[in-house]
Amino acid sequence: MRYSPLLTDLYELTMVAGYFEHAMHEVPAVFDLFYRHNPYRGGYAVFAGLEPALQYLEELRFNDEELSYLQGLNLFPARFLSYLEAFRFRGKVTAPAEGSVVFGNEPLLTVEGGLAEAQFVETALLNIINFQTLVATKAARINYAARGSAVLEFGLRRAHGPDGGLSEARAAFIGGVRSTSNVLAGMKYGIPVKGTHAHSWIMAFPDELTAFRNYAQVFPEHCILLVDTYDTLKSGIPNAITIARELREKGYELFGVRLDSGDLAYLSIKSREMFDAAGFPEVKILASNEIDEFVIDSIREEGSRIDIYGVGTRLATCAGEGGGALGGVYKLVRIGQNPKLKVTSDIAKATLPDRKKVLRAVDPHGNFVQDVIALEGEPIAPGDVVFDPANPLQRVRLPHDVRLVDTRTVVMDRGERCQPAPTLEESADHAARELNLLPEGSLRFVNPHIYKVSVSSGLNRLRLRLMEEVKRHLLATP
Ligand SMILES: Nc1ncnc2c1ncn2[C@@H]1O[C@H](COP(=O)(O)OP(=O)(O)OP(=O)(O)O)[C@@H](O)[C@H]1O
Ligand SMILES: O=P(O)(O)OC[C@H]1O[C@H](OP(=O)(O)OP(=O)(O)O)[C@H](O)[C@@H]1O
Ligand SMILES: O=C(O)c1cccnc1
Repeated sequence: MRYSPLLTDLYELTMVAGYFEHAMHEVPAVFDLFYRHNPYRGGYAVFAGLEPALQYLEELRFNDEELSYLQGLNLFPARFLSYLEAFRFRGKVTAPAEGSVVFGNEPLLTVEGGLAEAQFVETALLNIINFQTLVATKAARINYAARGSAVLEFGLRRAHGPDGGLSEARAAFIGGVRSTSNVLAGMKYGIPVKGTHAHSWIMAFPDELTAFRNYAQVFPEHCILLVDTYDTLKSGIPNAITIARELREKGYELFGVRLDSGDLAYLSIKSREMFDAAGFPEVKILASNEIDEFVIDSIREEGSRIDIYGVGTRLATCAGEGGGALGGVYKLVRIGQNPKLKVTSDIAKATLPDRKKVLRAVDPHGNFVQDVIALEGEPIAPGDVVFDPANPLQRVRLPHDVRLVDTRTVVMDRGERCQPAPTLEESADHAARELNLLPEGSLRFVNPHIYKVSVSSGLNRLRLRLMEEVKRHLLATP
C-alpha cells in the first residue's frame, strides 16, 4: 500500500513552505520521536511500526494529483509547489529493531536531514509508530497473561477502520499473538489465519446438532464448534460430543469448541470434565468474549481449563487505563550546530537535547538492568554516575558488572534502508527474547517494577545549561 504524502497535518506543509521561503529548508536538523509514559500504566512498551515507517520514508513523493490538489488550496506559492515535485526523504534514521522493548523518554526514532524533510514526516511517523507500538504492547501483555496458551486475534470488526484492522493485526503479531482471523493481514503479512464460526451459523439451521454436523462435514479436520448459542452445558457440549464421536468414526478428531459467554472459567472446567469423561481429552477449549490481560489473569487463577483465547475488541482498540492512544511526540533536538531544548515549567517535560544514544546495562546473565540516555559521542562506562531525567539532583551509580549495549542502529541513510527488512516472524521472536530479559516485575500489570531510564552526566549538564540559557533569555526580554 502506498502512503500518500498528504496523509499529514496541514501545518507540516505550511511550515515546510515557510522554511523554503526563508531558505531554511536545507539547514541540518535532528528530531527525536519518543513517548513519556509507558502505556497501560505498565512497565515497558514493545516498539513496532518501523518497517511501515521506513517504507513511507523511502517512497515519499508527491504525484500530479496530489500537487494539483495542493495548488487548488490557493495557499502555497507556485515555486514551493515546483519544489515539492522533487521532494524526497534523503535523511538518516536511527532506531531500535522492531519488537525491541523500550521505555518512556528514550528516543525511539531519531530523524536527521534537512529541516524541511525531517519536519515534514512528523505526523505520518507518529501515526504509524504510536498505534503499532500501543497494539504490540497490548498484545505482549495479553500473551504474558496467557502463559503459553495460544492467543488468536479477532479484532477486525471492532478495529478503528480498515487500515486500523490491518496494522493492528501486524503489530499484535509482533507482540506475541501469532494468528489472526483477518484474511487480508494473512495474505499481506504472512500471519497464519485461524477461526471458528458465528452464532448465525447455528441459527441458520433448524437445530444446533444439525448445524454442528453440517459444519463438521465441510471442515472435518479443522472443526471448532461454537457451543453457547442455546445452553453451553446442557446442549452445546453434549451436541459437540456427539459430533466428536461421529468424526472419530470417519477417522477424524474434533479440534475444539468455543465458549463465548457466561463464566468462562467455570464453563471451561465443566466442559473439560465432560469431554474427558466421554473419551475426548484432546479436544481444545477456546474462549472469547471481551477478553483482555486482566480477564485472562482472573480466569487462570480460577483454575480454568482454557487452551486458546480469542481476543478482539480490547486488543484492537488498545482498551484499558493508560491505553487508547500512545502519546508519542516528535521534537526538534538540534538545528544547525545548536542543540535545542523545549522547556516548560515542568522539568520532567523538558526535552532531552542533541544527538543521543540509548545504552542498555545488561548483567552477566544477559538480563536488562537499566537504560541510560547519553550524548552521542559521550564516553560512558559501568560504575558511572547517572541522573534521573525528572530530577537532575537525583543520581545513581551504574553497577560495575554490566555491559552497556547500544539499543539502536542506523536503519536508513540518505533515504535508503541500511539493512533488508526483517520478517515479521523475526521481529516477533526478537520481542519474545527481549521481554524474557526484563526484570519479572516489569511484566506485571499492577504497580509494575519501574525500570530506570537515566540520563548521563554530559546530557544532564547540557540540559541544565540550556535551561539556564532559556531562563536568562526570558528575563532579558522586556
Ligand atoms: N471467570 C471469569 N473471571 C473473570 N472474568 C470473566 C470470567 N468469565 C467471563 N469473564 C469476563 O466477564 C465479562 C462478561 O461479560 P458479560 O456478563 O457481559 O458476558 P455474558 O454473560 O457472556 O453476556 P453476553 O452474552 O452479553 O456476552 C467478559 O469480559 C468476560 O471475558
Ligand atoms: O469479544 P471480542 O474480544 O471482541 O472477540 C470477538 C467477538 O466477536 C464475535 O462476536 P459477535 O457478537 O460480533 O459475533 P458472533 O455472532 O460471532 O458472536 C465473537 O463471538 C467474539 O465474541
Ligand atoms: O473465528 C472466530 O471465531 C471469530 C472471528 C472474528 C470475531 N470473532 C470470532
